[in-house]
Amino acid sequence: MGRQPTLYSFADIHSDLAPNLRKYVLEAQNEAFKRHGVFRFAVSGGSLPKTLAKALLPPSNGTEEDKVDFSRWEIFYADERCVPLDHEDSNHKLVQEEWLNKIPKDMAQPKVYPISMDNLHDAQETADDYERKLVSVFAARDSVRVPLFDLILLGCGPDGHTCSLFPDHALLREHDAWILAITDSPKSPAKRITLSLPIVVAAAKIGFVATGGGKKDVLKMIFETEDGSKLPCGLVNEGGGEKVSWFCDKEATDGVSFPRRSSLI
Ligand SMILES: O=C1O[C@H](COP(=O)(O)O)[C@@H](O)[C@H](O)[C@H]1O
Repeated sequence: MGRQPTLYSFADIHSDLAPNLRKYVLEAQNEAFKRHGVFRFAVSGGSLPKTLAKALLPPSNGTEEDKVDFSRWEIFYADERCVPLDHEDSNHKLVQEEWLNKIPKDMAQPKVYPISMDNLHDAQETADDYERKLVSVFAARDSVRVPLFDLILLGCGPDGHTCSLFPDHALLREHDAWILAITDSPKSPAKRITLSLPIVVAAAKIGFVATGGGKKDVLKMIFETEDGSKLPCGLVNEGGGEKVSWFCDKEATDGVSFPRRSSLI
């Protein structure tokens, strides 16, 4: 079958998954630099930022391919919770604490576009405001009709949600808006902002990071069942096809019979 995602299963996060994730992200960076000189990257919250930091904070091995050039990175959020940006539930706060604040100060820093929470109580206005931000950043450069991220890194909740797109939610059928507001999230907090599914699957590359035994049942469902293919993560697999790569550890893929790979390196 064509258009299949790639499922990687690594023995260990620190010494195996993280260096492979680094290679994947830097390949996406280098391809993006060749395409248009900048790297537009959308990041999620949850368990991902910690693993991403393990991948990207170690020093370069000195080769051209392994060079991280943050001066040309533009970082966006795949989703955010409607809380102040310094609240403990904020994805931006998490990404800052786990990763961004640890980038050595003598290195060039990336340009970060948090989802502004100035209008905290109006989730729709907050979503519209971020969409306007994306229009100004992306359309100004490319005159594109949709923002084409070079890479989006996603998490996978134990219920199969990704970004703040939840199973069976009406927002999964939204095809026009780039950025959506959800006010009835089944996972707290109820008010959240998220990329829409069409924007996620339009990205040049889409990577999932799912680790730990708590993810194995949902991974089995996503990769092996019809119902799983309708979960938000399954819909990203279906829409993104071969552009999608899953970075998992052996605990998360335990019992999954979908063909697995163990290295990009
Ligand atoms: O609520 C969220 O959960 C998902 C999945 O998180 P994980 O801890 O199970 O990896 C995350 O990707 C998303 O950004 C976050 O808002």
